[in-house]
Amino acid sequence: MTETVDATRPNGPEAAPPTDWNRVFRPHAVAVLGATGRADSPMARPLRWLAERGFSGHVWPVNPKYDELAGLPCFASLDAVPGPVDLVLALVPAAHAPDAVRQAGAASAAAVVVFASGFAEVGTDGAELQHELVAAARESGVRVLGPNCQGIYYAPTRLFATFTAAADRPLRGSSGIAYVGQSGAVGGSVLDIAAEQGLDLTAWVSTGNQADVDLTEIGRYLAADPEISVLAVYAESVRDGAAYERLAAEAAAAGTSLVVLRSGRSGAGRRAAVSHTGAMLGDDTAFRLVSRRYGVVLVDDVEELLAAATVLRGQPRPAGRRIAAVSTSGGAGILAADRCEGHGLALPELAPETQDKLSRLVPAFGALANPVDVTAQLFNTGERAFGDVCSIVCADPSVDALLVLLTMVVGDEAADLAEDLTAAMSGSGVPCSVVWLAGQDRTTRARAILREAGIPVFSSIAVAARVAGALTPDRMPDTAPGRAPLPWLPEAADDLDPATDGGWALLDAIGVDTPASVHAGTAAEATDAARALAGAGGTVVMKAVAPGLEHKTEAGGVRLGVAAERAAAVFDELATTVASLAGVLVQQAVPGGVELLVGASGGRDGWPPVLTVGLGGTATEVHRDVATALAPITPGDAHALLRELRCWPLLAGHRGAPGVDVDAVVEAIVRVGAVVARRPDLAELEINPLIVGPTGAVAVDVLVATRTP
Ligand SMILES: CC(=O)SCCNC(=O)CCNC(=O)[C@H](O)C(C)(C)COP(=O)(O)OP(=O)(O)OC[C@H]1O[C@@H](n2cnc3c(N)ncnc32)[C@H](O)[C@@H]1OP(=O)(O)O
Repeated sequence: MTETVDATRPNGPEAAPPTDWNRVFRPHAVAVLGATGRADSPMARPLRWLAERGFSGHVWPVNPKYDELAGLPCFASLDAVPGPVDLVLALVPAAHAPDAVRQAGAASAAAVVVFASGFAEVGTDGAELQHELVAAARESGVRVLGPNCQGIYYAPTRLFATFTAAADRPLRGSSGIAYVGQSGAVGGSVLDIAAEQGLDLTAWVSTGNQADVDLTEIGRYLAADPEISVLAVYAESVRDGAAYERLAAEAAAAGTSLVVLRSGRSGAGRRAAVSHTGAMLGDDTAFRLVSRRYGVVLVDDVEELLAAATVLRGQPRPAGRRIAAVSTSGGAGILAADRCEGHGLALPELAPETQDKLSRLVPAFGALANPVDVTAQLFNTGERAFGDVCSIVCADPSVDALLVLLTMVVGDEAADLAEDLTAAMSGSGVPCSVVWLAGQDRTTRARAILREAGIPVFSSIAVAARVAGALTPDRMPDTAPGRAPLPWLPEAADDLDPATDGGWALLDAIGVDTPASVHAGTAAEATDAARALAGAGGTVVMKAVAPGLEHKTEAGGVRLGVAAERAAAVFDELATTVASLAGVLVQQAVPGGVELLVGASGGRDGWPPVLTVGLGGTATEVHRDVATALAPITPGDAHALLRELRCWPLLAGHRGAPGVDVDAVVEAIVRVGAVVARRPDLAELEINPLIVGPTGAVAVDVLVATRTP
């Protein structure tokens, strides 16, 4: 089977007719076009499962070769079926799929699932066939799921409209967890592993090439479904930022937890960026920030996806980043502490009262502070001692989450411990995960007891720590849409061509301070400008202006401390150093201060724009001390963003040194964020450096890139 492809969609989803997804997930009648008589073929499964697994609607096999299939009357064509059809499963080869879609349209079906491979994922011819498929869908008014997909199952209606081998087992589908993803193969793994862990998925959808319907559209339906409490998503690409944001927002509003495993983050956009900001940010920065805005949990593999879903389904989310470790081994506790800290979690020392209570249970040679080492000896001190220890730890006000590390506790003892821990955690208000470092075969029952209670069990400390980190809400600044009124910006900022004057005019228009500057086209003009700007005995800065010159310092195009009498000579030097010199910007020298970067990348593909602040100057990419947020941003959030920087002490003042004018920096950040949010033609706007002193912040260099909106 080939990888799925997110092909370009002709007559895109925006042109799609309104869809009643209830007709797809709760259909009254399903037609199986190309139903096969080859019972051993995987393609025989959908019809068999629809016939045998309690689906209560009509099931109509369609294939001119047969009179009867799976004990059901079989029809020669779709127009021969004896009633309205909601959903068509097309099991025919790719070349027949557009016709299947037209037939489904004629039968007034809501949607067709096209299982066949052989479309955009196989090259140009396949891409053309895929275009034809979508064109057929638009003409016929039906929606297409796939092609190159493995279909749908929806347990509440016993709709097993899939051929995935992972569904070839008894499935109750009672977990409240739904999966939607492009890849049916990854989806099959999620389904199978979940079922093995006793978490039968309630809904499962593979969207394949997403020629028409994409995972955000299905996700939104499932997120609003009261049967679903957790939506697990596997996304190979999320091309439409607005559609993803809508899914995240609707899931959050419905109280459905969203966990996303995303692959295929390419560096292409990063390579294309002209600014320092663009070069430092990954392509997925906007995706991550939107996810954070709506509390989406981001994970890195299938095991994490399921573990996160397990916690979200049965336990509260941690309120903060403070975690306690309770271990039967000192070594495992220390490993856990290291890994947790590596994922941004803190292990606070437990309160003296907590430690005092623990000391009555934990042997003297254990540890009480955090990690808590109960030692193997604990199990001699009483039947419920382990659960009591965990309850005491969870009651400590400094604990947001609990990580339990168990070593060689196996067999009946393991099952008893699992019961004890489950009882202790229920109603504790603190989420718990377990790492069990013992053979699965000797802890099978214990693991099942914990998972049943919504407590995930890991075999790896590193993975458990990563999931704990992913589940922890990010407290970095974030501005939900509508909460950030755009600051007043002069109308000039809306009308001006952003590239005018290399971006300086735009900064003036949005009210960011810039040094007095004069453009000099000749050496003589440079001397005059320097005399006017330098003041008595002072100096100016001279900067080369040339087409495509983005990083002037690296190109030898910046001269600092130029006295007026040297301005002409420096002009001539710059003319020889910099190719195609179009003139020189003579600037008033700005007194030294902290050099910051304030940048913004405008939204692409429906993603909101991203603001970046950081330590600026020429070593920006060396320091990589940056913080990001979605634009626009409020002054409060801009302030919080600055506090995230490692260089924050330089701004706030440290070791007796006075701080700088943070409010002026905040003002500049808010204004840059506002203009980028308002101007879709602004691809990048970067001030570097913004020199900030005890009073005021001045943009000393600016870079602008535009694009056609
Ligand atoms: C990562 C992932 O997993 S995503 C990938 C998901 N998809 C896949 O893996 C599918 C890959 N396979 C394909 O694409 C194949 O083309 C399939 C499975 C769709 C069809 O392949 P085959 O079964 O070999 O095609 P075949 O020509 O035999 O047609 C299938 C049945 O439909 C019937 N049929 C064909 N055309 C029509 C039609 N227009 N109307 C009704 N029945 C039809 C055939 O008679 C046949 O039935 P039979 O098996 O009883 O003879």
